[in-house]
Order: sequence, then structure tokens, then C-alpha cells
Amino acid sequence: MSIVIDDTTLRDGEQSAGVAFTAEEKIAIARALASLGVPELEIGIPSMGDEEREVMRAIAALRLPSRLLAWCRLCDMDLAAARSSGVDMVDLSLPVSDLMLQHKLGRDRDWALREVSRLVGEARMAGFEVCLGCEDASRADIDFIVRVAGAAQAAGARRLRFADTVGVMEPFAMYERFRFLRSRLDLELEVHAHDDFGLATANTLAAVRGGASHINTTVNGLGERAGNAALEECVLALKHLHGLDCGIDTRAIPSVSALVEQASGRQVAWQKSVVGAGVFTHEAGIHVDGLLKYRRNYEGLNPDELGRSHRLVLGKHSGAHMVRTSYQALGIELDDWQSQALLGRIRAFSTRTKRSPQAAELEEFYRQLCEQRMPELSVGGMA
Ligand SMILES: CC(=O)SCCNC(=O)CCNC(=O)[C@H](O)C(C)(C)COP(=O)(O)OP(=O)(O)OC[C@H]1O[C@@H](n2cnc3c(N)ncnc32)[C@H](O)[C@@H]1OP(=O)(O)O
Ligand SMILES: O=C(O)CCC(=O)C(=O)O
Repeated sequence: MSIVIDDTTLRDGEQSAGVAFTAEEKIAIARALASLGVPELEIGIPSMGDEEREVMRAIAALRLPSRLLAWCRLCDMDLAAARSSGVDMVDLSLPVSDLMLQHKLGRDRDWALREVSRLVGEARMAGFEVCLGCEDASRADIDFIVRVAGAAQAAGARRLRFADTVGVMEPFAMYERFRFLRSRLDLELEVHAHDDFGLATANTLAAVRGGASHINTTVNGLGERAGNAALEECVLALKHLHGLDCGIDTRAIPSVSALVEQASGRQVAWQKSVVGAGVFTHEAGIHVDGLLKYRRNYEGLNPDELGRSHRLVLGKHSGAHMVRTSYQALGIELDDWQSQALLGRIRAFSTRTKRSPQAAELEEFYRQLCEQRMPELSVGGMA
């Protein structure tokens, strides 16, 4: 079984407050995602205006091997705008919770069902493949979602997107919702998760376990508020934890992450899973000793898969093995006493400076230690 990634870095990712890609950046990101092997890209919102549509058309003109989607509200104006955006598929979005139907649109369920039938039908007549986007699905009556899906399918939709718009799902509930939908519906099912409680990737995996065929992701987890399910996390977690290959060139993930980091102006956290600068960096003595003996001792994810490698550093939590190994790399063989003495200096240095010592600093510690030890040695020698 393969899971289809529908990446929305260029739509929900760009909705992250303060993020605004230039046309060149959008095109570069689309190209990078396509060469990564991402089969579907949600590239923008046609109703935003001419400029947005022009960029969407420019991406379409690249003839990338990925299917392109446009995000539209379920309304005539957005569908009309999509016609000149160059995409093959539209996500027609409808809030499906009573809360949003009433308090955002001032409408009811009957109106929603009528509009689904009408606008999905029109979109199909216009030649689009259709995904019915169920906004706020997590707070909606699941039986109503089934009715909406039925209306959408009867009008020609091929897919239903279940959006956890405000990020309030947890994996067990997500699994149950998708299992239920899967048992009732014969449509492609897509999950769109937000990370408000840090569960977007977990919820995406749970949806897949429950029957989702498509997942909506963003590079670096960019997106509204706390962001969306991160592409890189979903790809690697699905592969290693669920045995599902999404057909992505994982070695190219770091460069795409860097591209989106730069274009979005949102720095990737040092400890961000998969793509953070520090996620293969080890300092703790027991871990480093274990890695040096056999790397799988402390390796959940093999950095080779991302074209990265383990990095061992010295610091407050180092042990003697790493001290000796680091000095060996400088051509200095330490005895046990020297290793311990230098470890004390390294700990003090790291606590004071909040960083690992560089080679020149290690050499200086060693020089100081030798100077300090000289008198002792000569005293010892006389004795
Ligand atoms: C959960 C999500 O991520 S949804 C995607 C949200 N993305 C964005 O909003 C980013 C881009 N948005 C925009 O450029 C603008 O908001 C536009 C062009 C879409 C609309 O702009 P405006 O017409 O000026 O309206 P504004 O944004 O202030 O208000 C939204 C309108 O859309 C309506 N609306 C919201 N969702 C839907 C929907 N799914 N279907 C139909 N109408 C909707 C609202 O009720 C409101 O209509 P009203 O003016 O009749 O009250
Ligand atoms: O309806 C959709 O397509 C999903 C929209 C969205 O981004 C969300 O609900 O978070």
C-alpha cells in the first residue's frame, strides 16, 4: 500500500503569519518538492487575485510530474478564479461543523449539502478533479460528514479531506474517525492535521492507520499557528514505524528544508525532528561511548538516509571515551588521569560558554594541564 502526499507548503505553509513567498520562491519550492518525488502539490488560493493566479500558472507551465491543486472556498467566486489558475484539481472547502456553519457562514446543514452538490458538479463540468475539503471536521458530527461525502461523491468528487482545523485531535480519536469514514465511504480520504498540541504527525499516522490514502503535509511543519504535519516527519515515520513508502527521495529532504527555511524566514529549530541541525549530534558520555562501539546502540533513524551523519561533541555531559577520542584526533594520546583532568576543564568551559570547545581550545587545555603537571612530575621524579 502506498500513501499519497499532497503537500501544502505553498498554501497552508504560506498562511503562517508573516510568511510571504515571492513568485521565484514559490516556483523554486514547487520544483524542489516535485524532484523530491512529492506526487501532489497544493500551490495556492486563486481567489487571492491575479498575482497569485499568475504564479500558479507559472508553476503549471513547468509541467512538473506532480498533480497541482488549488484551494478554494466552496463558492462560485473561488471556483471561477480557479479556472484561470492552471491546476488540475481543486480542493473545495466547506466548514462542516455546526459551530462554523452557524457562526462563520450563518448557514445550516441543508444549505451545505445543496452547495456541495451544486459546486462539486460545476467544478467537474469545468474539468477539475475535486477534493471536498471538510474544514473543522474534527469538531463536526461524523454522520453529517458522511452525508456531505455522499453528496460530494454523487456530484463527482474523488476525495474527502478531513481537516483538524484547530488542531484538537489526538491519535486514538483520529484513528477511530478514519476507521469509521473508511467503513462508510468509497472515496479517497485525506488527512490535514495541525500541530497545536504537538500531535500533527501522530494524528496523520493514526489517520493512515485508520484508512487515509492521502496526507496533507508541509515542509518543516510550516503553517497556520503551530503549523501542519511536517512532510519530513511523516515520510520517515510512515516508512520506519508503519512500513509504508511514500516514494520520496529522503536524501534531498535537507536541501528542501533549507530552501523553505530561507524563503519563509522561519528558522528551523535546532532540535526539530529529522531536519534540525542538532538531531544527530551527541554529547552524553554513555551515548557517545555506545555509538563509538556500535552506532545502532543509539540510532533510531539512520542519518545516512538524509545524507547526514552523526556528530559527536564534547560538553558538560561527556565521558572519558569521547575525551580520549577527541584528543586522538588531534594526535594526542591521553592516560586515564589526563582524560579525567581534561574532562573537568571541558565541563567548566561548556558551562561557562554554553558551547563545545574547539580544537584550539582543547590543545590549550592540554598545554595548561601539562604545565600544571610538570612540577608534580618532577616532585614525583625526585621521590
Ligand atoms: C482553515 C483554512 O486554512 S482556510 C484557508 C484560509 N486562507 C486564507 O484566508 C488566506 C487567503 N485569503 C484571502 O486572500 C482572503 O481571505 C480571500 C480572498 C479568500 C477572501 O477575502 P475577502 O472576500 O476579503 O473576505 P475575508 O477574508 O475578510 O472573509 C472571508 C469570507 O469568506 C467566507 N468564507 C470562509 N470560508 C468559506 C467557505 N469555506 N466557503 C464559503 N465562504 C467562506 C466568510 O464567511 C467571509 O465571508 P463574508 O464576507 O460573507 O462574511
Ligand atoms: O478545507 C480544507 O481544505 C482544509 C483547510 C485548512 O487548511 C484547515 O482546515 O486547516
